[in-house]
Amino acid sequence: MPTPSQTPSDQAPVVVAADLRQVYPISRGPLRAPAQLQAVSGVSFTLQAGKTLAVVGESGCGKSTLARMVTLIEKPTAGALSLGGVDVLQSHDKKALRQKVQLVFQNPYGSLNPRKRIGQILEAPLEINTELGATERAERARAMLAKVGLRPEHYDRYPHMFSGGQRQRIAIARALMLNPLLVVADEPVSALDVSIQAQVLNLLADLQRELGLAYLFISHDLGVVRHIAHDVLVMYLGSTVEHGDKETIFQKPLHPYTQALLASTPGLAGSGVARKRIVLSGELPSPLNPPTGCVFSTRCPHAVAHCHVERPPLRELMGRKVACFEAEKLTQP
Ligand SMILES: Nc1ncnc2c1ncn2[C@@H]1O[C@H](COP(=O)(O)OP(=O)(O)OP(=O)(O)O)[C@@H](O)[C@H]1O
Repeated sequence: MPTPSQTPSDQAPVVVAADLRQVYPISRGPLRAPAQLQAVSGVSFTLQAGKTLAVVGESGCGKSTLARMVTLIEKPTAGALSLGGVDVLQSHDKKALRQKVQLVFQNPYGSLNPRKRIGQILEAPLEINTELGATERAERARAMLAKVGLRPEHYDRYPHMFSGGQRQRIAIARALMLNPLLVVADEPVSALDVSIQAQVLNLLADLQRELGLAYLFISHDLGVVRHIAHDVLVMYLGSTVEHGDKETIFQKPLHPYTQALLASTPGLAGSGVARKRIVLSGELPSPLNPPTGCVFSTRCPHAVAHCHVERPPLRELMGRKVACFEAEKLTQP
């Protein structure tokens, strides 16, 4: 947690991900070698304490795979990852590292054991990972209930007695029981009513301020991202196409895919985004057979000949990183 004299940006990043890749072998029958599915093809970012990086993109672009690598559920095929200054791939104490990063899932109905009382659910991580006695575990669970806006009597209740928003509060409380540095939230509000979404997002923001948490926030909903993110990383077919400060990207998206995503999100009209509607033709290509050249070239309304041949590097332009040969031209009126 940052001390009063330390701002989060003075500290070492909580996460440093460098060129992370995940390739899945896909069986093609007994006589053929497996095909290689490139789920994540070289994603890099850093994330500071107290900050939120939102990873956005349509279904199948590799967001959840990235989340599984960062939460140590899956080992990357290649690349480097450090958490709290520790090189994850070299570390021999994976158990200690796993405590530093916690996951909050999309579905608060499925992620809580229906047969356990809330107190037991919150205390389980302490029981497994610490030497604390029963009294202290219960004290910490009750304190955490209060922190996430639930009442002391909720300690003895079962998950089915709560609404969706309350269950997500419980899931967040459980994620925080071991004082993580990083919370990876995979679509944490998309199963909730819109009116409840704002309450849970506000809770996450309050907890971040209070505890100095870093969030990796996976979402396909740019309306939600606008409320919670500091930085945004836009993924398409396993690759980063644009990455930088949220305001910079929302005010003036440079990549045609980011422009299309923002233009198709209702309610962002006031954010300065050009409201010209960009309709993307065609489907997301298969990661088993990605396009040559730019990953977005098969659906890009601005693609020129060399976009189909060469992969554009992710480069600095106008205060963010963007992977598009034509980005300068697209910024001109
Ligand atoms: N274990 C796996 N084995 C094989 N392919 C996988 C595996 N996990 C994911 N994939 C494939 O990797 C690609 C990226 O999937 P991923 O779930 O990371 O995308 P996503 O952006 O999170 O999508 P969604 O929002 O639908 O979860 C997809 O083509 C998916 O089918």
